[in-house]
Amino acid sequence: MADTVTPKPTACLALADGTIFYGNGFGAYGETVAELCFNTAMTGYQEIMTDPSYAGQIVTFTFPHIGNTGVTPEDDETADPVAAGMVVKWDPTQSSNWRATEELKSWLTRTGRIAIGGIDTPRLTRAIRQQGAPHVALAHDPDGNFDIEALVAKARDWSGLEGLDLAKDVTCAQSYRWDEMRWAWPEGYTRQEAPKHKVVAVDYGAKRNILRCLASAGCDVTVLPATATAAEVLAHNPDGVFLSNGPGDPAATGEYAVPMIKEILDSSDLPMFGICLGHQMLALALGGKTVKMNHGHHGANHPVKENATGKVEITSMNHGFAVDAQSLPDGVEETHVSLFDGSNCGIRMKDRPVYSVQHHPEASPGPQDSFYLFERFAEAMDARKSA
Ligand SMILES: NC(=O)CC[C@H](N)C(=O)O
Repeated sequence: MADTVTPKPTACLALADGTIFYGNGFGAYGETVAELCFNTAMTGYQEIMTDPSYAGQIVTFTFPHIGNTGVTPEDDETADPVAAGMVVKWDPTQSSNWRATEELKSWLTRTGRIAIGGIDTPRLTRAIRQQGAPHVALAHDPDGNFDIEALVAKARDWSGLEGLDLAKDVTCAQSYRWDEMRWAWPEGYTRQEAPKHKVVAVDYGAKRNILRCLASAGCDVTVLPATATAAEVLAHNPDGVFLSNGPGDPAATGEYAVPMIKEILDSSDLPMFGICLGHQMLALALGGKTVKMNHGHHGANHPVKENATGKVEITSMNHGFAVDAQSLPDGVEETHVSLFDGSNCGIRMKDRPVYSVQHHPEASPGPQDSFYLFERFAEAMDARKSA
């Protein structure tokens, strides 16, 4: 039998502890350094890669069928992929999806993102769970030439996400209006007709589907950059303020975001709703603290219990920091907890319609159990207007 020639690996994942994974590169050539996480969702690799919250991270997909639905601009959570790279078990297959307009590999190449296939993702996921989210360097070279020592050193020398403010890097350059609602068969995306509530959404890395959910809940949405001042927010005379998801360390936004939130809380009685990074920054503004998790929660099947009702919702999660529930001051209560590890998933002020959640009620990808939180925001604005 002819000798089987094993093709030379064209990609390499180097962990800061010196562990090396070789695989088949795809997407852009080059190298990148980031924190490595894993996401267990079985769908939505495009929504995940384009979620601005993943800036500074490389995503390991535990589900092996990646690429099978191609990509379509309809599923972008922002203009292009923001995650630094992708790690998968099987090389992407030819897509089979009537909505696809491009193959995954060509999309990653065109948008400058590096990916590695043929990886033992169960082993890598166990390492992330046991040792914590590692700093890694990922390289893709057509000839398979790698300076392993240099890659390990780059991973080792990277300063990491703690203390890193990435929200200002992914926010919008200027304000804009949003009126597109959630996707529905057969008309797809449609525009809202008669919105009832004027909402200012502060963009710390907002996912488009969050804006669609606000629009579907009857909000007339104006999006402002992350560095907007309280005066700029209030100048829109909103009925409510929304704090978006986003990348990086919530405590690192202390220069602008947390003081702005505090000022709005101190100078108005407006309903306020935050998601993920917005949740963490609201907790900080109320006097709580945030902590870095061992490997975070990234997936689409996370059970969360709402304490007031005892109801369990299956949720989409993407976070590596969390609110320390023990640090919440009087007047602020924990509303939701993770049934995986008891970590905080929601808070509210006891005397005002100000609340936030750690999970992602907009799904994209994942379940839509938590859409009620957008409706609750609209009801709070209704109640304030009729009071
Ligand atoms: N999705 C998000 O908003 C993430 C929030 C924050 N960057 C974290 O990792 O916890």
